[in-house]
Formats: sequence, structure tokens, C-alpha cells
Amino acid sequence: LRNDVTPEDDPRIPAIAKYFSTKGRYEEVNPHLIEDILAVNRSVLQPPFPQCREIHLTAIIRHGTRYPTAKNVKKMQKLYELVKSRASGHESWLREIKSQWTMWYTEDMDGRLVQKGMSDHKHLAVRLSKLFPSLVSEEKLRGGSIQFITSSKHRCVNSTLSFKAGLTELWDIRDQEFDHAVNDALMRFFDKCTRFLDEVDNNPTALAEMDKFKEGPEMRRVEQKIADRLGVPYNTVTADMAEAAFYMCAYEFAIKTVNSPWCRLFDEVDAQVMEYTNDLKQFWKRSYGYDINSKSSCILFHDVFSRLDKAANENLSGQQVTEAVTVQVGHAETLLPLITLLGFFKDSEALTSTNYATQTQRSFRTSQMLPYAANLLLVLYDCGGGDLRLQPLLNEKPVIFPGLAEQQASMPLYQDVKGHYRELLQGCDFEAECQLFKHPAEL
Ligand SMILES: O=P(O)(O)O[C@H]1[C@H](OP(=O)(O)O)[C@@H](OP(=O)(O)O)[C@H](O)[C@@H](O)[C@H]1OP(=O)(O)O
Repeated sequence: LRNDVTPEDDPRIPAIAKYFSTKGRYEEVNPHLIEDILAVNRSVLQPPFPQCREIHLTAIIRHGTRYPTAKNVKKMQKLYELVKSRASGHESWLREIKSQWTMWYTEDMDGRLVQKGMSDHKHLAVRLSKLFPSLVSEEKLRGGSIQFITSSKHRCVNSTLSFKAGLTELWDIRDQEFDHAVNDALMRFFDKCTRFLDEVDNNPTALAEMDKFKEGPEMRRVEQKIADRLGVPYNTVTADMAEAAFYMCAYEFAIKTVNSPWCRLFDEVDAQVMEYTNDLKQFWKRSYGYDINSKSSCILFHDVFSRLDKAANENLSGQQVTEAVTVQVGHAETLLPLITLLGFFKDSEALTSTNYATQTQRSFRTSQMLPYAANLLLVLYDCGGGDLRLQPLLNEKPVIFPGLAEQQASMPLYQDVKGHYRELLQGCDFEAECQLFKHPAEL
């Protein structure tokens, strides 16, 4: 990409790429990476005093770009069959789909990491080594103070391997291998939380707001416009078909970096409606929609703070921090509950099927929050004389702990962060929250 070309002007990037929600490219969230995937800007880190030193980094990272899940491949196959057999439009992009494009997605791909997903993690590893050179360093890696923890899913394990490869290739390390721990209790807590499974994941009415929106006027308009563009009867394009078409555009771009003819089925207004549908799914299934969504991450929340505490205590007693870096690889459904528990991206109104128009300025945008390789970074600083600070970053951009903004413009004191989350630190017990009966709030 030339310097004078913005992503909006680049014909290789679909105009709707910034609305792909959890199927989006990390580069759309950090567009400077389009030009240089290894670029970092250390000046975004602004410790309050020059003597502040980073002493610990916890990175919780979503796996990299992956294939669609089997469920979505099926939907995409149905759409492809419809287009092949019924589409009567004469536009060149439609002729291209019908005569040149082949349906190459198969169900056995089922969410596996793609080549681009490996690069996502390799590149992220290199950028983190540039952003935090004293922590993500060859010496620390060789010395065993960089720990890797992953979910058992192949896309996560392979992302973890790629992250490690990014570092070992960077430093040309060939004489040593580095372990990782598979820990689903931490990285797939949602699978183990009975109350969440019962009340949300397996509850057919939990996503009622998304279901209603899919049947509502905004989605109907998108479906009609797709039917018009294809030249098929209105009743053949359902919400699932529209979703499948959106995935076709998103996956072709995320996996192959091509602006495929499928993208011509949407204009920007349509894409915003599709984005809202997915935001509704994420909101009700993994975020503020139900209290248990975020509470299911209590186990990870405590794990994060116990690591920070350990690093803080070792540092305060003059010892070397044993675990300088913790890299934890999981899913959108790992990151979002934790981000929610910490209070990020909370709007005053819930996302519902009827408030699409008033939610246009919402902060809850999964396209920005949860692309492939999305990451929450927590960096602990020692600023001398017992002054410890904690800087959160989301997708490598500094963010402010919600509620702590007024008290502290710059990096907050670690003690203040702990004070802010006091209630959760003293409670938020995974076992108690996740059991079906005797929920603490009901006692
Ligand atoms: O809509 P799909 O089938 O892709 O949903 C996936 C989840 O993807 P997401 O909704 O976040 O885009 C997937 O999360 P990921 O972070 O691993 O990509 C999740 O693990 C998987 O179980 C699918 O969830 P669903 O319950 O089948 O919708």
C-alpha cells in the first residue's frame, strides 16, 4: 500500500471490511499495519515518570485467522447453490461468481487456523518484543520466564506455536524448545460453567433480541437488496443467507486478502446492519446481556490478578520477577467475558432488536474489539519507591479502566486498580457463580 493511499481507497480492501465483527482482520483495527505489519509505536506507552520500568506483561490473545466453522460452511454452501441455480442478474461480478469462483470451503475445515492466522501470531509476537523489549526478550525466553498457556482447540494450540515461532525465528533460537500448557479450565471456562451453559449457551431463547432483529425491518431491507442484486425471488434470501453472503466476503478477505465478488452484495448501510446482528450475538451470548456471561470468567480474572500480585510482591521484596510474561491464547468467548467483567465498552443502553438506530454511536463494536488475534495486554510498571502502575491495552492501544478515568489521567497505580475491582477480587468465585442452584444473589 502506498503512503498516499488510505485503506478506504485501496481496491484490494472491501469497503465494508471494517464491519466484519469477529470475522474481521486485525489490520482493520490497526490500519498502520497494512503498510508495515511489524510497526510499533512505543510512544503510546506513557509511564508517568522516566524511571518507570516494565516488570510484568500478561497477554490474553484470541487465536489468529481461521476457516469458518462447519455450521457456517453449510450456510455458505446453501447460498452458493442458490446463486448458481437461480441468480439471473447480469452484472460482471455476478458472472464471475457463477463462472469462475468455486466453492472451496468444506466442512472439515471447521474453524482451523489458516496460514494468515499463523502470521497473525508470529507478527504479534515480534511487535510485542519491540513494544516491551525488556520483557519479551531472548534472555527471558531462554531463562523460562515467558510462560505460554492455551485452550486445547487446534486453532489456539497452533496460534501458540506460531507465537513461539515468531520469537525463536526472530532470535534464531535452534538449540532450545519452549513448552506450553493446555488449560481449558482457564481458557475455555465457558464450557465448564454450568449456569452459563444452562441459562445462555443451551437456552434457545437467550438470543431472542438477535433473533428478533434478524426478523425485523432493517434485516428484511438488507435481504431484499441482496435478492435484487442477485436477481432471485425475495423469499429465497433469508437472514441466514444474508449472513452466509457476508461471511463469503469476510472469509475471502481474511483468509486470502482478496476483495471478492461476494462483497458486491452489500453496501455500507447493509454492512452496518450485519455488524449489528453479530454485535447482538456477542452482547447477549458473551457480554453485558446476562450477568453470568462475564461472571463465568471469574476464574481467569483471579488468575490474572494473582500473577500480577506475585510479580508485584517479588518486585517489592527486591527479587527478580519469576514470570515476566504470560501469554494466554483463547477465543472470542474467552476475551469478551473478561473485558466485560472489567467494565470495558459498556454503553448506557443494552443492545436490543429495536434500538439499532439509536445505537449507531455505541462503544460496543466487536469489529473494533474482537478481530482475529485480538488481545488484552496488562503491563505492570515499577516506578520506584513502591510505586507500581498497571497499564491496560486492547489490541495494542492503551485503554482506560472504566471508572478509574476521573481519578487518574495517566497510568493508574496498581493499588487503585485493585481497589476499583475490590468486590470482584474478594468475590467472583467461579464455583459459586457457575453452579445452577444456590446462586449467591439468590441466597
Ligand atoms: O459463528 P461461528 O460458528 O463462527 O461461531 C464460533 C465462534 O466464533 P465467533 O462467534 O466468535 O465469531 C467461535 O469463537 P472463536 O473465537 O474461537 O472464533 C467459537 O469458539 C465457536 O464455538 C463458534 O461458536 P457458535 O456457538 O457455534 O456460534
